[in-house]
Amino acid sequence: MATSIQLKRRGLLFVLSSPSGAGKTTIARMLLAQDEGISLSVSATTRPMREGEVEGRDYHFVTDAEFDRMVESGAFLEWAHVFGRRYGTLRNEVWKSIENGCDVLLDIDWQGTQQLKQVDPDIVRVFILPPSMKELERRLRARGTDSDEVIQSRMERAAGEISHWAEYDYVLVNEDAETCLSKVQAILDAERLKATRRIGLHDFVRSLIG
Ligand SMILES: Nc1nc2c(ncn2[C@@H]2O[C@H](COP(=O)(O)OP(=O)(O)O)[C@@H](O)[C@H]2O)c(=O)[nH]1
Ligand SMILES: Nc1ncnc2c1ncn2[C@@H]1O[C@H](COP(=O)(O)OP(=O)(O)O)[C@@H](O)[C@H]1O
Repeated sequence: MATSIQLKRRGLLFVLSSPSGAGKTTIARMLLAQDEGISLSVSATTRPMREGEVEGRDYHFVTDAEFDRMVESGAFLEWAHVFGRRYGTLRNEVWKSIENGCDVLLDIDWQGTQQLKQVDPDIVRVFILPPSMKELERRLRARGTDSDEVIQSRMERAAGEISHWAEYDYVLVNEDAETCLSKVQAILDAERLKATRRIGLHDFVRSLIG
């Protein structure tokens, strides 16, 4: 009885950001595979699908006109221009998870993180850094999904992205993916235990000490 009271809590919004290529998608997938209590908020984007990506799993791939309509109808919790394309967090994706009692993982950039912080000040923000800029470029090339031109533009944008590191609650260096993942999991586990998120804790304590 007491345990079920202590386990109840509000679902939390868990944001992962990084410069492109630092490994946030890799870490996010590993986290989703090992932690049943969190699900991914699948964003909508106007960027073309990459090889290996799946509609509805990685993104909802939409046209510019569709994106315009979604903006007008208030479908987005936040949206931003990134690399000349538009990306947005769908309100329904987030509420669907929260209603199911699940935490929500958001793979969004610093612009989206700033907007989301205005909507829900309780979000948890994690920034992932690469071990070096040389390794960042190596990873972008090794991924093999982007042309030289796109890689160049991602590298040019990386310093700008990284300059927002201090707006995050936690900053990790993704040197070894498993090590980085275990730190991300530790942050998530600790945030879940925060007293302010534990609905029913008040009543439980009152039942203990009156
Ligand atoms: N603001 C915002 N940024 C997003 C959203 N979805 C993805 N992004 C960001 O857009 C950037 C580009 O994503 P993507 O094209 O998948 O390339 P990646 O950086 O190599 O994973 C990344 O920084 C993502 O975090 C979203 O819904 N909102
Ligand atoms: N810790 C790591 N060490 C080496 N390579 C990594 C590491 N994390 C990710 N990668 C690789 O780097 C590339 C970019 O990772 P990805 O997760 O797509 O980055 P992002 O989502 O931040 O753009 C991928 O090929 C991925 O397999």
